[in-house]
Amino acid sequence: MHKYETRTIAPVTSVKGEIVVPGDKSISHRSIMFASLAKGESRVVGLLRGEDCMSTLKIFQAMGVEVEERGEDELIIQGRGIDGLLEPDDVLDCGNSGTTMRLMSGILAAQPFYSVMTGDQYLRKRPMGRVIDPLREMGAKILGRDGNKKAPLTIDGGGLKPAEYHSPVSSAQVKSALLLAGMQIEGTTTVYEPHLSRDHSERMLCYFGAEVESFDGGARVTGPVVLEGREVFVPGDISSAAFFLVAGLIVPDSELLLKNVGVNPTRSGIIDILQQMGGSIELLNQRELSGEPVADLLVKSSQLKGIEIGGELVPRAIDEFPVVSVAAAFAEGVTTIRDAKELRVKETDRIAAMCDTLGKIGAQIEPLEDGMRVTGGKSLSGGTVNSFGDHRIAMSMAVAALRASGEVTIEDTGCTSTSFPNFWELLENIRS
Ligand SMILES: O=C(O)C1=C[C@@H](OP(=O)(O)O)[C@@H](O)[C@H](O)C1
Ligand SMILES: C=C(OP(=O)(O)O)C(=O)O
Repeated sequence: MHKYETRTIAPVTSVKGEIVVPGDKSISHRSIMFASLAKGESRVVGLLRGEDCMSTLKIFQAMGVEVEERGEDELIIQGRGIDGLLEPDDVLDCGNSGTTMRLMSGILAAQPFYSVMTGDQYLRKRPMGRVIDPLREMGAKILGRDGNKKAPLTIDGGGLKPAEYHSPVSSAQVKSALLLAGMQIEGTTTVYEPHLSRDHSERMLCYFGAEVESFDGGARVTGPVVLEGREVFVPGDISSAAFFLVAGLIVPDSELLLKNVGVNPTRSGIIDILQQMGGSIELLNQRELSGEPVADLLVKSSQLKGIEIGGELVPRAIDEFPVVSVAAAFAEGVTTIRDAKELRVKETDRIAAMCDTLGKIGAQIEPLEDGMRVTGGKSLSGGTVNSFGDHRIAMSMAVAALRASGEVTIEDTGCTSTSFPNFWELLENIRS
């Protein structure tokens, strides 16, 4: 459970400098999971030490995986192989992390032992039926509270058969859960999704030596796979970089260089959205790191304009809509976000949360059933807002505060350690 803190952010005249954002959260989770399930030693460099990834790490340690922590962001993991995990002797705590709970459901459903997972007050409200239902179709003995819809979850692992599943949502957590169950058993498991969600599991499983096929409408694995220990370099998190991209665009006379950011096309929707809005963002020094594309991002202040966002762009920027709504508040004209109902089942209802918080300091923002409509150009005032305990709401409001006319006090900011432990320090460093 994060600490309760309150922070006050004063407006700035410009932001400048070079920033290295912490490691990608999705890739960090997967590096811990796959290194633990691999045979032999793995080295993970650039790991995000956010609370969500620490929840994943503690879960594998509770199943007998030995981990040596080297410095701030490096781990040496002694993998136990797919059939080497031990039955945990206590409840596994996923904290605030949906990724941990949903991906672990797939892993644990195929393990020949009993396990129980829970999480914090926010995670226990989030929908787990989306992984429980298809895993049960595969034969999993998995139960959850509220008619098998919510955590805590109990899993009596083993006895699975492969599946072909058409997911109604474009969710990498659902897709990954089924691939991680399917890869442990004999046969082929295929997951189809409406639009392609992030493909980090597919890429990293291939990097660890498995054969996983990724295609436009989903992914496929034939098990059982054998994973071999590897060296993984985790790129910077584009979802964390997004706050500084928007800060660099909306604050006048600004220029920021964000080094070493993951730009996987299934994650880079935020760059497309901000460029379509007229934002100046250049991708420099493009390269590949452990199977993932990476670049340095140069962002300069720009006059933004409102646009319409929906369809395949939505899963490619799913965690960035709180900060997109901030960019939209400083754009000329109207920005409409549609097809984004998923925002209602994140750590908070992010549509309601942004309408409340941004609206409180003067933005013209209205909720839609599946998104929001923001009319830009209204000047923002100082005031007091609440993050609702959601890291991305807290950081989005800190970015908005940089361009408000007075100080903005944000209540409940400790939650930022979920995904971005040094956010406030980096925000302080770019003020000028
Ligand atoms: O697989 C992942 O690492 C994630 C997938 C997304 O969730 P959904 O799969 O629910 O869309 C995203 O919102 C989350 O922050 C991380
Ligand atoms: C939704 C998020 O993560 P998770 O689903 O892993 O809790 C997020 O980081 O914005």
